[in-house]
Amino acid sequence: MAKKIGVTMEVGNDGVAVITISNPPVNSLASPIISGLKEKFRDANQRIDVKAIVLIGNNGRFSGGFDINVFQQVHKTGDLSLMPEVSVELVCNLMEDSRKPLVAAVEGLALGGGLELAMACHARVAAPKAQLGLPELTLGVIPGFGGTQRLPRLVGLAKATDMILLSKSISSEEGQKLGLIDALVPPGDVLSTSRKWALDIAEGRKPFLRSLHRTDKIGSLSEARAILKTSRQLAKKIAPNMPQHHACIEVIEEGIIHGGYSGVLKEAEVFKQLVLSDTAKGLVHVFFAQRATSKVPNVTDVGLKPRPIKKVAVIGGGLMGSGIATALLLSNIRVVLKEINSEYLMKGIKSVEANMKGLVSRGKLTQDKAGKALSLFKGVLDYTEFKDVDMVIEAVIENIQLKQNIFKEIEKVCSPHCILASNTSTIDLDVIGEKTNSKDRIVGAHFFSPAHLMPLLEIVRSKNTSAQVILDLMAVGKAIKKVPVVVGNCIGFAVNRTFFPYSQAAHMLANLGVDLFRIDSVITSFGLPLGPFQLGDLAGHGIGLAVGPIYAKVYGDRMFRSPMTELLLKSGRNGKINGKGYYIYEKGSKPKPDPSVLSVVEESRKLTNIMPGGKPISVSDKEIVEMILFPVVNEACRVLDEGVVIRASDLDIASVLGMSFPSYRGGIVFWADTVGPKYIYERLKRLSETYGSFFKPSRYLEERAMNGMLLSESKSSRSRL
Ligand SMILES: CCCCC[C@H](O)CC(=O)SCCNC(=O)CCNC(=O)[C@H](O)C(C)(C)COP(=O)(O)OP(=O)(O)OC[C@H]1O[C@@H](n2cnc3c(N)ncnc32)[C@H](O)[C@@H]1OP(=O)(O)O
Ligand SMILES: NC(=O)c1ccc[n+]([C@@H]2O[C@H](COP(=O)([O-])OP(=O)(O)OC[C@H]3O[C@@H](n4cnc5c(N)ncnc54)[C@H](O)[C@@H]3O)[C@@H](O)[C@H]2O)c1
Repeated sequence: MAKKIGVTMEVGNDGVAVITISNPPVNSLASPIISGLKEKFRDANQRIDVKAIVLIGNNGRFSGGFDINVFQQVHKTGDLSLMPEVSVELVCNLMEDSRKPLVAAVEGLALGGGLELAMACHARVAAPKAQLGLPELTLGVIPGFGGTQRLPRLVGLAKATDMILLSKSISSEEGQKLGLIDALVPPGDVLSTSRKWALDIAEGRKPFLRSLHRTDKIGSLSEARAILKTSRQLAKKIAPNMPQHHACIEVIEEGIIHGGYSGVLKEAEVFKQLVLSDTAKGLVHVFFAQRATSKVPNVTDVGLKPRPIKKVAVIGGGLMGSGIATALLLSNIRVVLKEINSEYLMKGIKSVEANMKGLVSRGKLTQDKAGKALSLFKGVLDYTEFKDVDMVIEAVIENIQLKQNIFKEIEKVCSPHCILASNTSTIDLDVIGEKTNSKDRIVGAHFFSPAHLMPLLEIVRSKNTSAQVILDLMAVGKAIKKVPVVVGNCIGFAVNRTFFPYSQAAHMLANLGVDLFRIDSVITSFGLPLGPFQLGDLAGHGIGLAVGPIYAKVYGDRMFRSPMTELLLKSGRNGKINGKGYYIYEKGSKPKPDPSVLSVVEESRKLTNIMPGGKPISVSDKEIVEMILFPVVNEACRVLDEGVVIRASDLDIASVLGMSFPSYRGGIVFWADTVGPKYIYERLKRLSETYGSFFKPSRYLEERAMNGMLLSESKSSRSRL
C-alpha cells in the first residue's frame, strides 16, 4: 500500500486549525511536507474563521526531523538547491511571527527539525515519555531550522549546548522541568489540551511567547562566554576531527552577541557549508547503512515473523559468556549460565554482577533495574534447565572438538525449536555442527568484547541455517540493543577477517624500522581510538598467537609473519591483562609507552631482517596510514567479492561498530571509495613490488580500479547469503 504523505488542515467549530504532518514512519520533513506546511500556515493565517493553530504529527509521532534522504541526494548530486529555505520563511515568518498563536502537540518524538518546528510554536503540550532532541551533529550538520538559537533561549545555554554537542535527547518529563514543554498531559489529552492552550493565548489568558525573542535564560554575556569556553573544550575532546561541533558553537555565539535573528541567518549559512562536508557524507552514509542491515533478502521479505525468545542458556561464563549474559538480562531475557565446575560458575556469576555494578556506577543503570535483571539469572552445572530454553549461546574456549561435543549434547537436551548458536570467532560453523542433525538451527552469534557494551552482533549464517533462525536472532539482537549484521561463514567472518591485515601491516612497518608508538599515534590521529599495538595489548597477545595459525591456514598467501608477538610473550608481556605489553598499564593512569619494549622490537627486526640495506625506512604519516589501512581495504574487497556480506554498506557499519573505524569516514569501504580504488590499487601494487605479496592487490580491487568503478557498486558482487 502506498504511504500517505502530506499536510492536512482541519478547522474546528472552536476556531482552531489543526495542521497534521503525515509521512510514515517518523513524519520526516520531506519536501512535500515543507511546502505543505508553508501552504497550510499561510492559509490558516489568512482565514478569518481560524483563531489559533495546533501543529501535530500523525500516528503518535510529532516528527523525526528533516528528511535525511535529501542530504543523501545533495551528496550524490552536489546540488545545494535541493535544500529548501526554511529557517526564515517557514519557521520565523510563517510560524513564530504569525499573528495567530500556534501550539505544538507533541507525541512520541520531536527530533531535529521536528523539535525545531515545535520550538517555533508559541507553546508546547506533550505526552509523557516523548523523545526530544537535536541530533543533527551526528549527521555532520548543525540544527538548521533555528534550533541553535531557540533551544538555548528555552532551556538555558549550558543545557542546550550539552544537548546539541552530545546529541543527547531528553524526555518530555525533563523537558517540562527545563521549560521546553509547557504542559505534560496524558496521551489522549494532547490534542484537546493543545487546542485549549492555543485559544487561551488567542484570547489573552496565556502569554504569547516567541522563543527567539526571549533572553531570560541566556544570562549575562560573561556567563555565556564562560559556558561557550567549556563547550569548545568539550568539542575538542569529543570531536577532534569533525567541523560541525565548533561551527555550531560559533553559530550559537553569534546569536548571543548579535541577537537570535542574526544567529538564525548565520545558522543557515553554516548549515549549507557543512552539508557538503566529507564528515556529513560519511555520517549520513552510516545512518542509512545501519538501517539497511534490517533488510536481509529471503529472510525479512518472505513473510516470516520472529518467534519470542524468553529464556536463553549461555554455555561458558568467561569473558564473552558473562558479557553476553549481561546483555540478555538487561533486556529482561531469562538466562541460565552453564559452567564446567562450581569455581568457574562462581567466577562467571561474579563477572555478570560486576558488569551490572560497573553500569550502575557509571550512571547507565539504576540499582533497581540491575536487581531486577539479576533476578532473571541462574547459574547451573548441568543441562536440566535446558529443556525449555528458546536459544543456547555457546561461548566456551575456542576448541573444535569441545564445541562439536557440546552441540551434539545440546541437540539432545533442548527442544527441537531451540536455536543453537555459537560465539566462535574462528571456527567454521559447518564444522561445529558436523556431528549433529540440526544444521538448520545452528548459527553464529559473534559478539564483540566487551559483549554487554559493544554494539555489533555478527550473525553468521552457514549454508544450512534456516531463514527463521536468522530472523529470530536478528530480533534478539535488536532486543538487546545491538545492531545485527548478517554475514557469511568464513574464517574471521566479516569484521575480523577484513581487519586481520591491520596488526600484521603494523608489525611489518615496525620490522621495517618505523617506531611503533609513532604508528599508533598516526592511526589514532586518523580517527581510530586505538592504534594497532595498543589494540593488541588490549586483546592480549596470547589470543593473537593462538589465532595466527588459523588465519595462516586459509589466508597464508597474504600474511606477514612477525616473530614479535612470540618474543613479547616470552619477555612476560601479555598486554593489559598482566599490566605490561608495548605499553605499561597502571591502575588509575593512562597507558604509557614502555621504552624497554624496544629491545623486543630490535630482536624481531634482526630475525625478520627486512629493513632495506639494514636501515630503517623513512615514511610519512600518510604512507603509514596507507600501508596499514590499504591492506585492510584489500581484504574488504575479497569479503565483498566472495559475498560474505549482503552489501558493501554492511561492512561499513560493521567496521564502525565492531572495530570503531571512524563513523565520520563512513566505514571502511565508503572511505576507500572516497580515496579512490585506482589510487589504492596503484599504491598497493607498488608496495607489493617492494615488500612482497602481503600488499598484492586483490582481483576485485584490480577490476574496480581498471573499470573506474567504486568498490561499493553492487554490479558484480556475488552475495553468498
Ligand atoms: C534546510 C534544511 C535544514 C534541516 C535542518 C534540520 O535541523 C536537520 C534535521 O532535522 S536532520 C534530521 C534529524 N533527525 C534525526 O537525526 C533523527 C533520525 N532518526 C532516528 O533517530 C530514528 O529513526 C528515530 C528515533 C526517529 C526512530 O527510530 P526507530 O528505531 O523507531 O526507527 P528507524 O531508525 O529504524 O527508522 C525507521 C525508518 O525511518 C527512517 N527515518 C528515520 N528518521 C528519518 C529522517 N529524519 N529522515 C528520513 N528518514 C528517516 C529510517 O531511515 C527508517 O527507514 P527504513 O526505510 O529503513 O525503514
Ligand atoms: N575474547 C574475545 O575477545 C572474543 C570475542 C569474540 C568471540 N570470542 C569467542 O568466544 C568464545 C569464548 O571466549 P572467551 O574469551 O570468553 O573465553 P574464556 O576463556 O574467557 O571463557 C571460556 C569459558 O568457558 C568455560 N568452559 C569450558 N568448557 C566448558 C564446558 N564444557 N561447559 C561450560 N563451560 C565451559 C571455561 O570454564 C571458561 O570460563 C571463544 O569461542 C572465542 O573465540 C572471543
